[in-house]
Amino acid sequence: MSSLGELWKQLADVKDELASRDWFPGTSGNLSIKISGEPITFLVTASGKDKRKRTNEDFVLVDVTGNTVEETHLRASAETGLHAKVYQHTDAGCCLHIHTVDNNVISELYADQGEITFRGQELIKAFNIWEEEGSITVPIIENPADLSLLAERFSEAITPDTKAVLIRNHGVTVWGKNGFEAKKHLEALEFLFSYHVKMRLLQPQFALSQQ
Ligand SMILES: CSCCC(=O)C(=O)COP(=O)(O)O
Ligand SMILES: [Zn+2]
Repeated sequence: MSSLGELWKQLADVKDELASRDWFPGTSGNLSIKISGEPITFLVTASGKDKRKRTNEDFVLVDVTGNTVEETHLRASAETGLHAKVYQHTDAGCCLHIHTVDNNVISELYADQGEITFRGQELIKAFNIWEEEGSITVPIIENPADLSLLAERFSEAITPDTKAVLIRNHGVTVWGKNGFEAKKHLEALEFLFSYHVKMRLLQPQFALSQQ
C-alpha cells in the first residue's frame, strides 16, 4: 500500500506532465488520487490555482462529501463532487479532468447524440480493448451551473464500461486504477478527439462513416 506522501508525488508528477501539454488553460482542470476506500478519502487539487505550478499547497485531503479532512485554509476543487462520484461508482484510483479545445468541440458536435463512439483506431487498445472491431463510447452530459446537479448527471452517466465522461462545452473527466492508467486513458482520448476533429475538417463525410 502506498503512503499519502507517495500518492501525493504520483499525482503531482501526473499534474506536471499534463501541464507540459498545456492542458490547464486559465486555471481550469482538477485532479485527484484515492487515499482510502473505506471510508473514501482522496487528495484533490485546491481550487482556482495555476495547475502549471508545483507547490506544497497543490492538493487537499477530502472525504466523499468533498469536505476537507484536515484543518486548512485551502478550498478543494469546485468539481470535487465529480471525483467523489468516480470513487463511489468505480474501482478507480485516480481521476483527471481537463478542458481542451478538442474535447469541447467534440462535446458540442455530439451533445444531441448524448455520446460519441470511436472505432477502428489503434489507440482504443489503451483502454485494454483488444477486439478486431473494438470500440469505446464516451457519454456526453449537459453542463448545468448547479454543481450538485452536474455531479448527479455525471454519476448517472457512469456504467461498468465507462472510463470517461464529456461535459458539454466544459471538458472531459477520465479515470484509471492509478495515475499511470488514468493518464494513459486521458492521452488516448485526447488523441481520438483530435483525430476526429481533424478528419471532420478535412473530409466532411467522415462523420457519417463513423456512425
Ligand atoms: C476557470 S475554469 C472553471 C472551473 C472549472 O471548470 C475547473 O475545471 C477548475 O475548477 P477548480 O475549482 O478545480 O480550480
Ligand atoms: Zn472543469
